[in-house]
Amino acid sequence: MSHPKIYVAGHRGMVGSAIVRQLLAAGHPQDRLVTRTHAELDLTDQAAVRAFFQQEKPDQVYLAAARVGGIHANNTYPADFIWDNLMMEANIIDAAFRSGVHKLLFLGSSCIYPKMAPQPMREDALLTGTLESTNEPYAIAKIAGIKLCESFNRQHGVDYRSVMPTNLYGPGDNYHPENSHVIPALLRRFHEAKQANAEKVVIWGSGTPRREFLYVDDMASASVHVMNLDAGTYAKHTQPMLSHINVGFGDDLTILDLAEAVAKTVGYAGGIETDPTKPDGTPRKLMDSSRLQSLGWSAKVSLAEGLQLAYQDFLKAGSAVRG
Ligand SMILES: NC(=O)C1=CN([C@@H]2O[C@H](COP(=O)(O)OP(=O)(O)OC[C@H]3O[C@@H](n4cnc5c(N)ncnc54)[C@H](OP(=O)(O)O)[C@@H]3O)[C@@H](O)[C@H]2O)C=CC1
Ligand SMILES: C[C@H]1O[C@H](OP(=O)(O)OP(=O)(O)OC[C@H]2O[C@@H](n3cnc4c(=O)[nH]c(N)nc43)[C@H](O)[C@@H]2O)[C@@H](O)[C@@H](O)C1=O
Repeated sequence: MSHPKIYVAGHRGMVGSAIVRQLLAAGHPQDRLVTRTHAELDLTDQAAVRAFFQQEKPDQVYLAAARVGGIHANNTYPADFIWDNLMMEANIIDAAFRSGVHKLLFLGSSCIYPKMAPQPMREDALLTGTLESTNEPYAIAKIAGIKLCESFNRQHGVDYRSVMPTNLYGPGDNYHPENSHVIPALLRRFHEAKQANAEKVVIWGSGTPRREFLYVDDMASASVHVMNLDAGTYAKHTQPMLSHINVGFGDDLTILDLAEAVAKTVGYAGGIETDPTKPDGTPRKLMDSSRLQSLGWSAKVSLAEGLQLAYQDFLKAGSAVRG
């Protein structure tokens, strides 16, 4: 059987590049992969996206392109986070359907769930309460992405699936000092503190929120696993209007404990102080990933191992590190 022609949207991003690695490692031929950089194809441009899909006509799409950032970026650029992500997902899902794509995987986020959802958060907690304010625009866009997939499935009989990643980290992450997520931000900050022999490192917020972290290659393997499930199996474990699947690691820790773990990984021995003037965001967002586990997938890379791998990648990238 010939390999499907696969388009990975966002292939140079942390998750997109991990999905490409995963597909190639599984034997998918390079010439059956379609990619476009942001400069080559702005996914917020509907006409350009439609023309691309008509030209390439992929069989499958991994939708890993998005405007992505941590709590500060989400809180600072809400218009960019809602508009860019709504446009990208709407353009890709619409153009995929118009060009005959039957299978697509949309990547959402754990922040789609209510701020105070019962923990661990099950898929059916969606739309049962108010969202965390610091990333509500982004979360609304992600919820819309799930509903776009479900609506095209119901009306047109396509098979567009959604996975909800927890907080991710690993090779190819964004290390921007302000706009990044917590793990890349702290890897960089502790590294620079060690280099400067600094007495202390300040982390944002109270340090008391809890977060779950999944290594990006685990996320990529979960994405390929869900894409490759036969339609009957996928349908048996989801509902037409509750079709998304959580992808978590399975446990969480406080941001302060995370900071200690990052300091140990980097080899920084100075002090750690909190900055309560910075936002904590949601107090906890541990996901219930039992739906995915019943579909035969679970995470493999521990936080300790993942932090080592991420730090090695940061060191290897040197000045070429993103952000
Ligand atoms: N990182 C995390 O902790 C989490 C991520 N996710 C989701 O996983 C997916 C991948 O995230 P991640 O890999 O971390 O993000 P990255 O920022 O690493 O990658 C996003 C990719 O999308 C591309 N992109 C952004 N805007 C456009 C545009 N207008 N046109 C074309 N390409 C564009 C970027 O290209 P360029 O950089 O050149 O602009 C980049 O290659 C996203 O859907 C994200 O919401 C969900 C939960 C957690
Ligand atoms: C991934 C998912 O979830 C994201 O939300 P978040 O989990 O709150 O994102 P975060 O990683 O930026 O923060 C996690 C915690 O960590 C604390 N914290 C300490 N010190 C730093 C620090 O230096 N940088 C950052 N970013 N956070 C810090 C920070 O105060 C917060 O309490 C969405 O943005 C959205 O992207 C989304 O989809």
